[in-house]
Amino acid sequence: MSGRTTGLTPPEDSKAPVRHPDAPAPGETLGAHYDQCFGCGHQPGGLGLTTRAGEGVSVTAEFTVRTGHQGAPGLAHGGVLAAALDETLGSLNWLQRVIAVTGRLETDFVRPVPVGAELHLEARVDAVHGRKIYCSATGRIDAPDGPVAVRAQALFIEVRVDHFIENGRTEEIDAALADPDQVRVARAFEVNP
Ligand SMILES: CCCCCCCCCCCC(=O)SCCNC(=O)CCNC(=O)[C@H](O)C(C)(C)COP(=O)(O)OP(=O)(O)OC[C@H]1O[C@@H](n2cnc3c(N)ncnc32)[C@H](O)[C@@H]1OP(=O)(O)O
Repeated sequence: MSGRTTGLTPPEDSKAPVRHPDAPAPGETLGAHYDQCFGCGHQPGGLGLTTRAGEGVSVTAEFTVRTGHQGAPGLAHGGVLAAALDETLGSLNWLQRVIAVTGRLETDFVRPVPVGAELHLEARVDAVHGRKIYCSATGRIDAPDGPVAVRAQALFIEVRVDHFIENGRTEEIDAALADPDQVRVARAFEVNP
């Protein structure tokens, strides 16, 4: 162990999250932040998650569990469900115009999710403490008020855009930066426009 705290409870002197004035309006679809993203991109094996801005610093998202998402026969793989939660939580950063990556993701698997089910996700930022963004998410089966299947609490850590440029593979970084659609470039790295 590194000795760092693994607590997901925001410190007492945390601040409330701030929605960026230019954040998409509630109900607006966020679209894919990066076409090659496993969560929200347009890849045959991906989740194809569709995310919409909610009120405050919150989002909703849906994805349909397909045959390629199975763990046990006929049931979604837990890692796929965790990825859906991670992606939904990650999209909260666009509403704050902050660049952040998942530091910790804790997931409760409450009930199995069958193939063919539509998972309805809801995520919000609960508090911010310096670079640390505390957030939580819930996934329900087949309807926004359906039975809870998964819950997550997460800690995202704010980073500089250099995090991706220094750590990502040059091929994909260069291609993303060369995109003439500057909003898409900004979103690929969740950069302040
Ligand atoms: C690819 C995306 C594309 C584009 C962006 C959008 C993509 C959305 C996709 C979904 C999101 C993802 O999957 S993102 C991909 C998955 N995640 C990653 O690849 C991140 C890999 N990890 C790292 O790069 C690093 O560990 C960081 C950046 C998270 C932290 O490193 P650092 O910048 O050096 O900061 P460090 O000093 O260690 O930590 C800062 C503070 O946070 C705390 N802290 C750090 N990690 C933890 C932790 N696990 N649990 C508790 N606390 C922690 C420290 O104690 C410290 O608290 P204190 O001392 O200040 O109190």
